[in-house]
Amino acid sequence: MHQEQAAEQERLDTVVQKIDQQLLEAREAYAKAHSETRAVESNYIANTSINTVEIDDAMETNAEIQQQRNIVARVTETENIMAKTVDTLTMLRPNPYFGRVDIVEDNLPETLYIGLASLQDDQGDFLIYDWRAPISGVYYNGTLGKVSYPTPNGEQIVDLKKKRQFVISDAKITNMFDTNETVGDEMLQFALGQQNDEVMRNIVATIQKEQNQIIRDTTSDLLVVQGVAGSGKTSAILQRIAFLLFHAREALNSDQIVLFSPNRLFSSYIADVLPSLGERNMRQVTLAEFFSARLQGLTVQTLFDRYEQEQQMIGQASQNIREVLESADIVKFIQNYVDQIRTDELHFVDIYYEDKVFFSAEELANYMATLSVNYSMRERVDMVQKHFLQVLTDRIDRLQDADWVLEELDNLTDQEYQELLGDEDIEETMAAENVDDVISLVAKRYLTKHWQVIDDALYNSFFLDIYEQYVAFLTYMGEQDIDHRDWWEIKRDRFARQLEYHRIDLEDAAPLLFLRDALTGGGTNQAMSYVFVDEMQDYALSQLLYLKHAFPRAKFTVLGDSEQALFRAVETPQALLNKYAQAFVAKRPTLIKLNKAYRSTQEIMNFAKALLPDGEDIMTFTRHGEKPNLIQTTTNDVSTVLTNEVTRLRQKFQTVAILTKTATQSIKVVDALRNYPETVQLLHATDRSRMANVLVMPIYLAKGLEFDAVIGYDVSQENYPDDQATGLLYTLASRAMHALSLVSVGRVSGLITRVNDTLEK
Ligand SMILES: Nc1ncnc2c1ncn2[C@@H]1O[C@H](COP(=O)(O)OP(=O)(O)OP(=O)(O)O)[C@@H](O)[C@H]1O
Repeated sequence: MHQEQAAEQERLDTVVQKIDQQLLEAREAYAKAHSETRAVESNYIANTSINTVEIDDAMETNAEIQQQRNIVARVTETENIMAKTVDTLTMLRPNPYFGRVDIVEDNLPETLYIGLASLQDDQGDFLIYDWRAPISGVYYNGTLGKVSYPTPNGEQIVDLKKKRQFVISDAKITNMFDTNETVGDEMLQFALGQQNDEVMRNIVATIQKEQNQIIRDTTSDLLVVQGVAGSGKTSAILQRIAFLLFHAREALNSDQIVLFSPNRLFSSYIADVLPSLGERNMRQVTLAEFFSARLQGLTVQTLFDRYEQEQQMIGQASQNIREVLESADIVKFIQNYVDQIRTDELHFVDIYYEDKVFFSAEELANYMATLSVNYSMRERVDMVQKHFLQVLTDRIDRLQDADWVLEELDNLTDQEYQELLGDEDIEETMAAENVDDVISLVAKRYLTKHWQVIDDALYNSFFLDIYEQYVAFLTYMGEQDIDHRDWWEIKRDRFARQLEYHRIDLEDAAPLLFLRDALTGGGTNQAMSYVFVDEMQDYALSQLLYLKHAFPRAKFTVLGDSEQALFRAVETPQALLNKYAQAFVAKRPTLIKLNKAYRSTQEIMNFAKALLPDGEDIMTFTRHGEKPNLIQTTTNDVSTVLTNEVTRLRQKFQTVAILTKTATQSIKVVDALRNYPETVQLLHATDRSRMANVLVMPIYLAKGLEFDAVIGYDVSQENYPDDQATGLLYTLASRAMHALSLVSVGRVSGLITRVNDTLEK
């Protein structure tokens, strides 16, 4: 192997030389393109400052500006391409590839090297294949022998003779292994044994077979991934996004992909993965942010707020009503409601312009009353919208020569005037017989711009008072459900009260938006191609269905772990899967289960598994560490115990996180650690990054994250009294990569004592 390593190093040196040479050329080309862009741009700026007072001058300037803009766009594109090439080569240089496969295809032997991006020599031969290329699939999927990979003409079979993995650092091979497995264990041991970074790393060198299935799926319209804690779900979807971007370069860009993530901390935790693969990040949003954006001006309760507010207990009535509002049936209930609303039951609001009523609710309602009830409610709302848009256009036409408008035009700066004239209408302006026509045109544009807000309000059907309508809907639900009428009334009153503070409960967001969209026909984004939902177990079915409705053309990848349910009771994976497949009415649904946990040591996972009713199904990657450490203490001693435990763990590990059940307990822990010498960072739901090595946060904020060592704070019977808390404890334990300690103030929770044998004696 020694000689072989020398030979491989020699080959690597040649590749690195090639990279250096291409890098030199690319940098030169980039510098040239860059200075060309600057020259064109400064020329463009000089030209746009031409006198624009006289109409004729303005027209000439417009034609030139357009031409200049095109030139700027072209040179900028060349510059961007060169910049990307420089970036890719720079990324490849220290670590050009991580894998090699020797294959025999149609009797021809071939050796391929696989890395983060493709590299070709001057003859066009591939020195490195991109890990996402079809042929690279054999590296991830096949054991030695006959394997296949997709080609435009169907599956191609090849004979896989050798599979080799490299650990390369700074262009030197530090280790290499030949393996028959998908991706050998040595490499994975090496990757998983490392200490935690603040940000997630890409896993392309060691993607496992089942993960590869998720990454390379291009056919499913609904891909549901149920994966145990630490099985690489998040990793797999990020590599999947990189894969999709590579394969649909022309048709797909990162703006057409959105990831619903659990919180902002998580967003920044994963933010480096795609850039490390040479790709731009997709959009990221939390569910509450998405809903708040759609309900302008309102704050939608987050899951965390709800959880904190309900620590005391939630009443049975509220619980039952919530179940209805969050069920798939809500879509049907809303449609039934909309189908039976009478004209006079529709709630309108005034449309204002600068503090004055522009269109009154009354005039909108009056117009509505003239429309035949043979049209559906949706059609009539549409007709109201069209009618008032026309009224607005007529008003603009009528007023374009009004004195006050001309006066306001006189007060415009040259630049504002120029902007109104625009540059796409040069011909139209030139054809104008006299200056008056040009002024009328500018006046019309001025008014249109002025009243754009009215246009937008009409366009978005803001003339409907959807909040009042939702109140009416809740009343209607009470009438349908006579036995629980008082429950619905409580809900209705709470909604109205919350609204006064511009807040709504999370459970109302999806039904409210469904109601609005049912009345207006809006709310859909046709441009989104892929929607990813991480931590699916935290979403109610009505919320997932709303996402489906909002992104009708998107393919969905929904992933999570039914057993990490912090906010609901644990459901069996199968039940969850069946529910989604049915509700999404998917044409090509695929379910993938990931049962192997990679994050934590076997000792930590043995404890975590034992907590679950069917935990024995979870397989663990064999990597050893200490058994979890349980410490029982008292209120008086807890400060010393925590300080000592953090000190002990910090001697061995980079990051130590103390995870609590609630935000209030986190504050207590920070106080208890006041004598600990290092910085202790308390994290909140609004935080975007972690700075310290010792972190304190409630478990729900640690969703999706991982730490070298975790201390579970207060695993007492009082804090974790019953089976409802299983999901919490399981999530807590599975955040730890190398070490786990549990601190109980008073009697230890029965959930833990019953799995005593998995703990350190
Ligand atoms: N194939 C792999 N190669 C190397 N590391 C991997 C691989 N798969 C997973 N890991 C590592 O395991 C850890 C867990 O992965 P990830 O966070 O993607 O799992 P998850 O299923 O989303 O976890 P959870 O549901 O618990 O949040 C990460 O550190 C990740 O880098």
